Amino acid sequence: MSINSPAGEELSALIAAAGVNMAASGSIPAIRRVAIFGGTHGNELSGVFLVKHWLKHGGEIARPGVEVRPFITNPKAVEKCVRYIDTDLNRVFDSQSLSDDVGKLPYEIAQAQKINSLFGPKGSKDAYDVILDLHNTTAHMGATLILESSTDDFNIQMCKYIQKSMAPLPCAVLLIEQPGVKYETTRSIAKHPIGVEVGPQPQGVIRADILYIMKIVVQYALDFMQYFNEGIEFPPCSIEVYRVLEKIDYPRDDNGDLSAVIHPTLQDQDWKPLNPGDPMFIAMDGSITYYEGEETVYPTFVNEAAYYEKKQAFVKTEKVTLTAQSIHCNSV
Ligand SMILES: CC(=O)N[C@@H](CC(=O)O)C(=O)O
Ligand SMILES: [Zn+2]
Repeated sequence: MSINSPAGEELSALIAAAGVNMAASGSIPAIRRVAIFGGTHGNELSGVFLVKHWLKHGGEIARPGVEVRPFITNPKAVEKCVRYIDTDLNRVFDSQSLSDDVGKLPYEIAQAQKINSLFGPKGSKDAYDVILDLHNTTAHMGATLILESSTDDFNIQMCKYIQKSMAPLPCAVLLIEQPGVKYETTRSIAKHPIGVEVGPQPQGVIRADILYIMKIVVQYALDFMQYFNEGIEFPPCSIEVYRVLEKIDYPRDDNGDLSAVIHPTLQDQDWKPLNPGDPMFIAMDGSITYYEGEETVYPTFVNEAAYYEKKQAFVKTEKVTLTAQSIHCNSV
């Protein structure tokens, strides 16, 4: 060891010699390629508007040493201002759809394959480092970050940073890892996929307040990546997340038509406790469907317009804590 060696290096050599597992602190490659997706659903207009804006004003999202690429993922749906043309783009990034080559493919399957070749391939070392996929919801969720994995320290640290930066504005984190509820998203082709969901905003509408929240979430995310690339060490942290348990459908009649609607005491109460015995739905004759579970749960995506066809009135979540070890960039 040279006499000029910094104290830190000596210390780590000593710790390593003592057999302490230095790998407990995550050394992660620099973030070099980031995509910002808008228009995955063509009628969720904040992301469409922001991405179109950034395609013209790239300076606002430029970061040193990083390629930040804004991209409209479902241009035909954007043009028609609909969620999708043939099928929901945000459900078809499974290996089967991504490799399907028989006959004429539905528009979104062909589009998924194109996106996968530009920003993936999913699961490969060539995939983009981070994809931020911008969505709006008609539910009263405020700013929400959507995680697909409970063990991605980089993403957990990024969520922590965004939450701290947003305060006092709330920023919830939704974990959609649960088998059976998880779906194969557009962003899932990235090494670190993150959904940005902001509401309430009607489909086909842009609200300035919602637009502003989405814009600052993206900017804080980019700040985080820049600080990380500059070599800042993010200490171990924990975040509270809402983990999806199951989806709940509306009461329906024999034809499959709705026979009750979200109860007024549940409407707009995303992230608030739903306790055993609380009302969930109300029918035209005034009869109420109560929550009969045994545990308090935290509903979200309450009365999301796009989920009527998916037979989902809301999702039940539970609060859990995720932890991340300290992370730093290994290539500064
Ligand atoms: C309202 C909406 O589109 N939500 C998104 C959530 C997500 O991106 O995970 C979706 O269902 O694909
Ligand atoms: Zn969406």
